[in-house]
Formats: sequence, C-alpha cells, structure tokens
Amino acid sequence: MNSELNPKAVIVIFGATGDLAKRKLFPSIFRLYRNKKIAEEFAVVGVGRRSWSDDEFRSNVKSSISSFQSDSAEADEFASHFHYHSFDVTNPESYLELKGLLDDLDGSYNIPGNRIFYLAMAPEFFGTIAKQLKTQGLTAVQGWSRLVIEKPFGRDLPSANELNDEIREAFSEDQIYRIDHYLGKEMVQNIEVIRFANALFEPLWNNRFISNIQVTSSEVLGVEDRGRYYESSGALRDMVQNHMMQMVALLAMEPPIKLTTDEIRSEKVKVLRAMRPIEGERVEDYFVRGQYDQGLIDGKQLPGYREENNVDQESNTETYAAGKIMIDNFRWAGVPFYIRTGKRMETKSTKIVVEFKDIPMNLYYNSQEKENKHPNLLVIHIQPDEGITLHLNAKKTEGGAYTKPIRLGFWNNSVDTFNTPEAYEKLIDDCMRGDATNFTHWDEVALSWSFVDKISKIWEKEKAVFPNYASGSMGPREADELLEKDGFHWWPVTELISEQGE
Ligand SMILES: NC(=O)C1=CN([C@@H]2O[C@H](COP(=O)(O)OP(=O)(O)OC[C@H]3O[C@@H](n4cnc5c(N)ncnc54)[C@H](OP(=O)(O)O)[C@@H]3O)[C@@H](O)[C@H]2O)C=CC1
Ligand SMILES: O=C1O[C@H](COP(=O)(O)O)[C@@H](O)[C@H](O)[C@H]1O
Repeated sequence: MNSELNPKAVIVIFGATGDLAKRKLFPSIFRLYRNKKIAEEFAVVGVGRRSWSDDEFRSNVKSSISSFQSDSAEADEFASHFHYHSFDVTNPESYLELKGLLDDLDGSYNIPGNRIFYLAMAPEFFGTIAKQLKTQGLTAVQGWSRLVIEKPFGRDLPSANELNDEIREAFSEDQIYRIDHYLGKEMVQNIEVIRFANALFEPLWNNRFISNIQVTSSEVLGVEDRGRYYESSGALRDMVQNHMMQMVALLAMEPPIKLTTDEIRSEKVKVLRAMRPIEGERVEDYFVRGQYDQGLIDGKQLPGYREENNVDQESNTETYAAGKIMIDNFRWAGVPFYIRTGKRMETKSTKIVVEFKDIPMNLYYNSQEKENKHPNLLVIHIQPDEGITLHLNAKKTEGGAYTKPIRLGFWNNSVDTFNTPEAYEKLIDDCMRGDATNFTHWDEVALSWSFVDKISKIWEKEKAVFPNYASGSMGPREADELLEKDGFHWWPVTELISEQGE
C-alpha cells in the first residue's frame, strides 16, 4: 500500500457545478483540509458549462460547507484554492486552455505536477474526457496523474467493457480509481478487521459454523429526481452489481497474504469467480424483484414508483431486489448469502447479519420451549449507526434451566462521532495517497456485471407483476419466501439495534 502523506496536488473536478460536487466532494475536501490531510499547497479546478466566475464558484463551495463551519475566514481561505474553468468537455480545443491553467497553478502553489482528474459527470463523457486529457498533454506531467470515475460504470458487461477500453487508451489500470462509495464506509472497511484481527471469529468463519449470511441495504427515499437514470438501471444495476456484491466479496474472501491493494483485490476476485451463475429458469429460484407502490412513511402518504417524474406508467423497473448468492468454494459450499436492497422501505439501514449454526446438542432447548432457541448472531451495523453486536445466550435469572438472549455491543458512533470520516472523504484521501485498495479493479467490475447480466436478461424479457410492495414495508412477500424455503427468515433490521444504536 502506497501512503504518501499530505501530497501536493491539483484536483480537477469535471462536473463541478453539479449535485455530487456540492453535496459530497467539496465538503469532503474541506474536512481533509481542516484535518490537515492535504498539503496547504493544493488547488481545485472546477469544470462545467455554466459561465461562472471564480467568485461564483467559490461562493458555491462555501455554501456547501456552511453546515460544518462557522469561521468565515477559514471558509474564505479554503475557497481561495478553488478555480473555475468553464467549457464543454466535448470541445477538444478547450483542453489546451485547461492545461495552461493547470501549469500555472502548479507554479503558483509549488505543486510537482500531481493531478487528480475526478469525473463527476454522466458516464457518456468519461471516454471523451480521458482521451482528450491524454492527447492534449494534460497527463504528461512530472508527477502522477490519476483518474477517478464515478458510477455507473456501464449498464452491463458489454457497455462496461467498451467504457473500460476507452479509458484504458489514456490511463493504465493503476491510474484508474473506480468509485464504489460503500468501500469508503467505516464499517465496510471494518469487515476485514473484524474477520482478520480476531481469533474469535476467523476459525468459525466457514460452512461448518455459519448457517447463512444476510446483507440488507434498505432506503426510505424513493427514486427522487433520478427517474430518468433509474428507469434504465433499477435496483439490480444500481445497488447489487456494485455495493452489495462488494460487501459479499469482503465477507467471503480468504485472508489476503498481505494488506496490499493487489492481494486484497485478488482475494475478492476469487470470490466473485466462485459465485454460482444464476441464469435462465433458475433466476426465479434465487432472485426476487419488487417495485414500490403508494404507502405511508412517517404518517405521510407517498406516491408509487410509476407515479414518479420521468418514470413510465407501465414501468418494469425494479426498485427492490433480493437474492441468494451461493459461493461454490471449499469454505462456503452450502452457505447462502442473502442480499436485499430497495427504495421506499420501512427504514434506512445497512446491516450484515452472520447467523451461526446451532451447537450439536443444545441442552437448553426442546420443542416445547421454542422461544428459547436463539442462534448466535454477529451483526455488523454499517449505517446509520456504526457498530457490532454479538447475540449470545445467557441464563434467565428467574430460575429453571432457561436461557435469554443477550447482546454485546460496540458502537463506533459513541467513540468517534464527529471524527468518523464520510465515505467520499476517505476515498479522496486514499486516491491522493495513491492507495487504490478501496476502489474496484476492472476484474471485479467485469465479474459482477457478468453475474448480474444473467439475471437482468431474464427480468427484462419477462414482465413482472408490479407494483408488489407498499412504500414503508420491507419489500415483497416473495423475498420472505426465498428464505423460508431454506428454513431461514430475514432478521428484522429494526429489531437488531440496541439502545445505543439507531
Ligand atoms: N449526485 C449523487 O449523489 C451521485 C452521483 N453519482 C454520479 O456522479 C455523476 C454526476 O452526478 P451529479 O452531480 O448528480 O449530476 P448533475 O447533473 O448534478 O451534474 C452534472 C455536471 O456535469 C456538467 N456537464 C454536463 N454536460 C457537460 C458538458 N458537455 N461539458 C461540461 N460539463 C458538463 C454539468 O455542468 P453544467 O450544468 O454547468 O454544464 C454539471 O456540473 C454521475 O455519473 C452520477 O451517476 C454517483 C453517486 C451519487
Ligand atoms: O450508489 C447509490 O447509493 C445510494 C445509497 O447510498 P447510501 O450510502 O445512502 O446507502 C442509492 O440511493 C443510490 O440509488 C445509488 O445510486
């Protein structure tokens, strides 16, 4: 792992007048600046078509950080590092002007030619920008050049391949940082630590002791103003292909021989290769889709997906997906990894539940005392609360040989609330330091698309009976049946918390 501390660099944000830049990128850069994680000599160049002046751009930056700073001198100093350059990225001539600006900034901030090109724009522009950056000489610098690419990375394997070929003409794989913001989340990064730094878990982390693993990422928000994008995506492409599969890979991978980018990625790739392909008629046995209907959340009546802006009234797009992933290798043979994700669900929550098998003979359990049986669970709370709870059995105080479930908990929020870095902050920091561990390698992207494409091919061909779950629920009934037929049930995310949690 490369970790150059406090590197000096120019960050060029393509799409700097957009939503992502304002909500995530500027606040993250500000926190890095405040925590002295970037050198004082840094510059940010924003690119967009709008004809903003530097001052207009800087006031947009300042308004994006206003919620966590009140010192206007500090905000002014921070914003003074930001420069705006208006141009249409499809116009090749404009890149030479940008080059001139970057060279000047290198000189005035004493930056040794280190550049991050952050593409916070629609993917149709990624190939063009990458090509122009190379052909117009913006990457021919003394320092390093890195390309950060936002999602979506294609909408299937062929389109992802095409996009990859385009950007690979200008940047090598080790210069490309494909963002999966879940990999920047504190507790997602903690999966490896929980597994590989605890003598308690790793010996049990296999099909002899684990009965199933459940990964839930539920959202209360609907599709909001992203109907156009979402109609051509759906939950499978939007969440499963990237975030859900990455979490499964981290849960299932073998211990890497070293904590280096290549070793970790190589173990994740092996998991993705071992995933049983789900195709043809098997899709309905392994995967369930849903689309939200109207419903009540927090007392508010909300519209169904088909009534949202830019959504077809007969839309066949899924806003919910659940599935059973089987990893056909020695460690995991026979252990289902259940995943589910959806919009307009009961609660916003991302959790992993590792359910352990019962012990060979449980003295405290008989058929009359069914409620006594509580499997051991390890729950990794990813968001909104961050922590771990271990569900065990202890003696019931009221006499008799009865047990009661107890929980041992660790809550990250209560230790480190303010300082827990936001996902984008960590990822920008990693990229500045040249650490690509928490970004996805092309091999991971390709294998995930290959898995997901087989399912979407069937779903696109067969019209679903939608809508099939009410807003404010936990998804369609078929998702419960998916587990019931294996003798399991979803652990309700709202009941897995403790008083310290959500
Ligand atoms: N917003 C979010 O929360 C998330 C976004 N993403 C991804 O990030 C990317 C950006 O999303 P978002 O910020 O929401 O998008 P927006 O639509 O808000 O912003 C698009 C940006 O692209 C610029 N732009 C568009 N066309 C051109 C052009 N021809 N030349 C120069 N600039 C252009 C716009 O500038 P102008 O209007 O001034 O021309 C604007 O700055 C997308 O790939 C999206 O999928 C990923 C995860 C979350
Ligand atoms: O990538 C995406 O993620 C968000 C959910 O992210 P989270 O960090 O809030 O869990 C999702 O809303 C969006 O549709 C998707 O594109």
